[in-house]
Amino acid sequence: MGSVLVLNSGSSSLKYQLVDADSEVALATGLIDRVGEDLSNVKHEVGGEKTTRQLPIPDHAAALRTVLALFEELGPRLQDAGILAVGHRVVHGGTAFLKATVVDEAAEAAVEALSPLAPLHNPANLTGIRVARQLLPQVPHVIVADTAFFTDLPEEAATYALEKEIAEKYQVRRYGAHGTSHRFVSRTAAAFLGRDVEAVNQIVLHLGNGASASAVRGGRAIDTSMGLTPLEGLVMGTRTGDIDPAVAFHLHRNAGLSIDQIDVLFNRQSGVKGLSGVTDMRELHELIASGDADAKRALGVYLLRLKKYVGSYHAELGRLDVISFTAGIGENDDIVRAGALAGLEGWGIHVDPDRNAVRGGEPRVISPDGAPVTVLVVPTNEELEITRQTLAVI
Ligand SMILES: Nc1ncnc2c1ncn2[C@@H]1O[C@H](COP(=O)(O)OP(=O)(O)O)[C@@H](O)[C@H]1O
Ligand SMILES: CC(=O)OP(=O)(O)O
Ligand SMILES: [Mg+2]
Repeated sequence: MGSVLVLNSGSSSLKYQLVDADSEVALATGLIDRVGEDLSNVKHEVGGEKTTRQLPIPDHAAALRTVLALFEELGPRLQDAGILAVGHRVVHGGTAFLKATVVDEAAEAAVEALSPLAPLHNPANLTGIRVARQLLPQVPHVIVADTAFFTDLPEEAATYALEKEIAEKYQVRRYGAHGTSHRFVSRTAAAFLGRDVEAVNQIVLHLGNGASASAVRGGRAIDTSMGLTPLEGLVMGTRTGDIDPAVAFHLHRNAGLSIDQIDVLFNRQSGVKGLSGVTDMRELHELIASGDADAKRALGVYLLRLKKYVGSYHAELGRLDVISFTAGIGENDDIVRAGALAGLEGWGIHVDPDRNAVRGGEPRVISPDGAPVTVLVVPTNEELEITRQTLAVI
């Protein structure tokens, strides 16, 4: 029938997949990680052939040019794959993209208008949309927003205790992010366990460079840690996560920092990087192994925040059946998985060290048999979820 090309710009990466519409098999996949650092890994896999190179990729526009150069090379093979549509991840969809939406000029303008609410993402998402529309003008382009899964959050979870008129006028509420992943992982977890998603209460921990937690009851999100923007919640690669908002007033008044400088400080210079000097969890573990005290403290702060969210979502859900770890850190880092849940055994939450040490790309159980809460590692596949939603709308 044909295929869907999906572009997913993360804060530290650009991922793409060309997915066969019938079989859902990825015909081509690629990942450019560590965007903005000295050297990025550029990995492509096309028809089983893998290539990996290390190149300096200063920003998302450069990442996209690298992918497009490959597409030019692949030209004839891309034609064979018969691209039916291009699916675009957009992180902040605000109230404009409550479900998958075909791109037109107004949609592009809406993505741009929402950029201040996802400064590390929407500008890159928009670049992707513009460049891809030029390259593939004949097919529909579809936006799937991270925020869409959280459109129906219960009012109490979506509402900040902020003066009502101001909040309404400026649409200040919890929008969440990573929703495409939370939706995919919660459904995949239920299917993997052979259970109906309607019957399961879950916590999903999406731990990548950006990180978020969600509480999902019967397939519906009832709370999530990201807020008006993807800054709130867990400690992230470069973001503070939860912080007393008065820190901003204090720094503005006493350190003379402007609002824009504080925005950059909270979004790009804080989190694991701000505490330790490195952004990547692998490097943080290396520093800890070398005896670095700041790195050790950074991991402690990261894990405590995670545990707080697990506890509060457990309380919100009442009964907890499943906890799933996903994304770059959640899928690969057994130290973080064990550390986040350590001490919660009294609540029926256990991690089996041998199972936790197993690596691999498939969903797997890491709790012991018979444990009251099933702990899983579930590889996310935002690109497949975007493919499904794109095909549904075209
Ligand atoms: N083997 C690994 N062990 C620990 N952390 C890893 C590993 N591989 C990747 N990561 C972490 O995953 C992060 C990237 O996750 P990913 O979900 O791809 O990020 P994003 O989509 O936010 O750009 C890296 O910054 C790194 O910290
Ligand atoms: C919303 C967000 O933080 O996304 P990512 O983790 O892909 O940067
Ligand atoms: Mg991501």
